[in-house]
Amino acid sequence: MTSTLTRTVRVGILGFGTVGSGAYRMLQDNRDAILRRVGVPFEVTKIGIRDTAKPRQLPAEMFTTDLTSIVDDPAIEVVLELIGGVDPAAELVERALRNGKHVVTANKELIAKHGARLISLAKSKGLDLHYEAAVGGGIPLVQPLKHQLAGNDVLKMMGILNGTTNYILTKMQREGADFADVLAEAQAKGYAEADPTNDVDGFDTMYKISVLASIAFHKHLPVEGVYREGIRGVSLLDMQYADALGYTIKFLAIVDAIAEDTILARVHPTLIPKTHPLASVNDVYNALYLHGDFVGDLMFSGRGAGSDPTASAVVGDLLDVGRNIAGGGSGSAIPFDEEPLKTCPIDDLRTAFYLRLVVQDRPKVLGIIATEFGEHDVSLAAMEMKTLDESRGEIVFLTHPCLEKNFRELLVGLKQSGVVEEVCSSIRVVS
Ligand SMILES: NC(=O)C1=CN([C@@H]2O[C@H](COP(=O)(O)OP(=O)(O)OC[C@H]3O[C@@H](n4cnc5c(N)ncnc54)[C@H](OP(=O)(O)O)[C@@H]3O)[C@@H](O)[C@H]2O)C=CC1
Ligand SMILES: N[C@@H](CC=O)C(=O)O
Repeated sequence: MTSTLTRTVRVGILGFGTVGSGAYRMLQDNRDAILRRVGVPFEVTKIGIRDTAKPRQLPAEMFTTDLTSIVDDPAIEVVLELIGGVDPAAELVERALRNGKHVVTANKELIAKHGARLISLAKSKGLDLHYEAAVGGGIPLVQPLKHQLAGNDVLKMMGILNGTTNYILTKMQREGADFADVLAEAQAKGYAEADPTNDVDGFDTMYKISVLASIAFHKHLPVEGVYREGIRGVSLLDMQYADALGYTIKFLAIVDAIAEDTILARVHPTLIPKTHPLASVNDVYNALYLHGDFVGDLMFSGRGAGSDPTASAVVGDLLDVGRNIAGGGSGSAIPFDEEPLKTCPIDDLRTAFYLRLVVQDRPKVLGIIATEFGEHDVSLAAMEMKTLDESRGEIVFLTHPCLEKNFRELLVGLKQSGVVEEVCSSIRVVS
């Protein structure tokens, strides 16, 4: 039964961009339904921003550029941290907690880098620190991993965790769109980070997989333990070759359990078969595929970025805080230890590869290339060739699974072979 709170829970919002304004709008639009369902009246009393010249559709007295005044305000019980980045977010969140306020954040970088410490602080003070919106936008991932799936040994996680890059790759694949144009579109839609290199170069995905793997494997996965490559090297030509071979290119975060407390975590563009469930996750949608020893295969999907879906996750967390305030809840559970997980280097990975080369078009070239493959213990699964001009050809290979280290050495060998003009691209393949 819903317990009704007779007083109003006062909320301060740090940040009024895509997510902050969305959360505010949802609280206003669904105010009556929220009160009916949760029994807690929420009121946003102050909003922290940086630029007072930006037009806002709320009275000017709601806003302040002095964010410390919000986290120090004794009337505010809950702070929504929606500014992003570590500085000044970490200091503000810590100060809010030390001042006895519950915190909800959408900040994956903050949780990936300082989550263990801040969650412990919240727990020690009997406060909530929630961060569902930090990963997967509107998809509930943090709570299911923390609760419903916590009894499983997770053996594998594979996710499309960045809306901006999935939007870019989808538009390139479907429409042959130009990378820079689609990135600008994703920015206009509010999907991209304040600095979109965070999306394109994989930092955002790295933070998110750090958060998810820390919860799934019960120890902190430091971001330094995640191998990372971005999507800048993915070309339309590679997408076309991948398509002809029965694959699509997705930007994946992958974690494999290697042994007790040891994982291999990586973020990079990946060829996946068109029949794989992640292959049909398009546009701004995100998805997490997971295999647990008891639950088996599981996949979550939904909109991974944008104002409305992210607001849904932030407000969901806020309602949880409200329920805890109303019902005298126990505060944050600690979902992972500060002690780091052990991680394997990418060199130890066994994976198949897609490889595109420009080679000299003359006798014995294929033999020389085949010898290099053999010498590095890399075997071929498929090959396509095309003449480029009278002296050069393009060859695309799919390898069988091999050791990453051997494949890297093969690339060096090919470059030194005298017959390879350019190693154009190499992309890992999952089956
Ligand atoms: N956009 C999305 O789809 C999603 C974003 N997130 C996360 O949510 C958080 C917010 O993202 P988003 O809303 O997109 O970001 P925006 O850039 O749209 O908004 C950021 C807001 O924070 C304010 N701000 C930033 N730095 C400061 C500062 N130093 N002092 C005062 N105010 C500041 C900005 O002020 P001003 O308005 O004056 O510029 C702005 O209102 C990030 O952690 C992001 O990773 C999570 C899931 C999805
Ligand atoms: N920039 C991020 C926003 C959500 O986390 C993305 O594109 O996924």
